[in-house]
Amino acid sequence: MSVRSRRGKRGPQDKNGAPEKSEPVLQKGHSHEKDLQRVQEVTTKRILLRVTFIVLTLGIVALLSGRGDQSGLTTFVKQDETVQKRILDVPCSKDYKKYEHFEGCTPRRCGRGVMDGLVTQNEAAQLLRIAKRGLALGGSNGGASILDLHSGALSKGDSFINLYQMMKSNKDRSVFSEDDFSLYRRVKNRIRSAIAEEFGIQQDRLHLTHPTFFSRMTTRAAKTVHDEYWHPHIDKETYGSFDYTSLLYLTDYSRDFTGGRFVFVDKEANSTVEPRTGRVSFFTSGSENLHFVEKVASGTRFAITVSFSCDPKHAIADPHLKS
Ligand SMILES: O=C(O)CCC(=O)C(=O)O
Ligand SMILES: [Fe+2]
Repeated sequence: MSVRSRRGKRGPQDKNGAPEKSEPVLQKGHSHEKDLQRVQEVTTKRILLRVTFIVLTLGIVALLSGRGDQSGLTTFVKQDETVQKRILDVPCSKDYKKYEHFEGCTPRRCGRGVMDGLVTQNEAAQLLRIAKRGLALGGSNGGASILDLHSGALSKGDSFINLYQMMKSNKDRSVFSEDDFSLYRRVKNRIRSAIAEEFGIQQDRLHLTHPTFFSRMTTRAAKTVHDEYWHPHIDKETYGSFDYTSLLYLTDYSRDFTGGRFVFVDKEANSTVEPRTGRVSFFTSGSENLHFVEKVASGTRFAITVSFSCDPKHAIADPHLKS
């Protein structure tokens, strides 16, 4: 609105018809220029006030939404870096007190680690072929499918089938070879040694446990709770037997899929591990390592969850060719 148009308009009046004080008006005895100057000053002040208010409001909104992002995420390991070993010690949660203690195995030191050199690119590529071959025989209707080489559990539709039973009734033994199983065992043993060394425990007291499985995650909408991998969870509570969790990634974040980063939920700032082919991520399974996987936004993500227990009752045998 121009100064001129404001001048031409009468402001609010008191009961005598005199203008109220707050409105800039022409006063008798003032020169025309002075009146004009005053009206300009008041108008400028008002505009400045309004601009200041708008800027402050936008600033607060930006600050609040920005804080959400920042406290939201830091990166523990990026996809495009190669780490020989990155370890972060985290104080063990008090939960361990409520579980049975297994000397030489139950975590006394807790934390997380990532190693890129433990599994070769060739080994990861062969494991990916095994995962694809097995999962091709089933597959969830929703976005998450699993294949457990130990039990034979395989996602199919809205539930699971047993791949080994299916192979038996089809008299089909060609899906996996003894080489596949021996590679799986070798890689599992290497991961177990690395965990034992990092946490200062005895590897023969660390037992492979159920469930240990290949996973395939896609952008498909969830059809059952088994498809909802993005909820924050504590492995020790979700799976019961876990004391140490490890993950072996078979595809690359940002190349094979987007979204799908692994996220540790921490007080200060959440922290991500970006999947990279052959990358092993491991951590103690208590509430010091609350975590989730982001929803996959594009592409397909493959990984293996290899889990270990200190409790011999929860030990499972290595997978082998079923006869
Ligand atoms: O695949 C991952 O990165 C994590 C999966 C996971 O949290 C789990 O299997 O419990
Ligand atoms: Fe988990």
